[in-house]
Amino acid sequence: MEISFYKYQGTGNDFVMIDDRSEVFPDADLPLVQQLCDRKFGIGADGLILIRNKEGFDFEMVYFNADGSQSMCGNGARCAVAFSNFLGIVDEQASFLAIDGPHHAKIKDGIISLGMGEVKSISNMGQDFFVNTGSPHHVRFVENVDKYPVVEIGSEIRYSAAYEPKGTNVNFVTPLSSDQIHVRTYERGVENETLSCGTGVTACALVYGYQNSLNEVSIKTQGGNLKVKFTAASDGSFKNIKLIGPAERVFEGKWKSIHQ
Ligand SMILES: N[C@@H](CCC[C@H](N)C(=O)O)C(=O)O
Repeated sequence: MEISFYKYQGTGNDFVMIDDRSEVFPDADLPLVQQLCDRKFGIGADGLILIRNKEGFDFEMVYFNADGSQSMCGNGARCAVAFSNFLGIVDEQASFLAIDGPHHAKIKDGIISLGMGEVKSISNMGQDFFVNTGSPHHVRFVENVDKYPVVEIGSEIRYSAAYEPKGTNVNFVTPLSSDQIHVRTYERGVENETLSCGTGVTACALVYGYQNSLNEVSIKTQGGNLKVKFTAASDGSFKNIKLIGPAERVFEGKWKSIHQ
């Protein structure tokens, strides 16, 4: 089998992107997804995204983590919107379906503003927090995230009894100014730190924004800068959430295994 693909990155969170409108990609073949995402034996990526047709929407985004598991991916969705624009499926606005429901996005000057699903609440987890932004996120504030053992502590929390059986993504946050935070994330399904996590920074921005009565938070990640805007309701829920930042096409290629 020969697979045409594009490689995209959104603040360093990178994806193998496949135009699968003809639905020929074997989406039940998880070893194939794992192989394509493998950084030593494949193309290499944090995740793989299929763009498919969907009635009532411009497209459907089918997202896989590098290990083949599925969830909502904020940076991947921003890349999927940029890819759909490149393919000529959408112009400056996009409506698409993802695993967590419908989304709307706008593109301007290479910046994707992605509408996220509503968030019902922020839960306390001892001194930390839990927020579901389409994917599950544990949020911990730390003094100096630059020096924090993200992988070691992140994997402990990810596999802790509180999050069995599905686990969680884990974010570590240090405030940089009144409206800016620095976030590093351990991602479930990649089982490592990624350079950025869109649903993760959204979760952190909601917690920080709620604590400080903000409706806009800037986020520094290891792979670049993002912004999250939102409206907090009096019942503790959040609406009109937008994840805003760049998404870039890096290269394209054809993959054909030389092994049987
Ligand atoms: N990188 C993503 C999150 C991908 C899903 C996550 N690893 C999970 O399994 O929940 C993002 O940008 O949101």
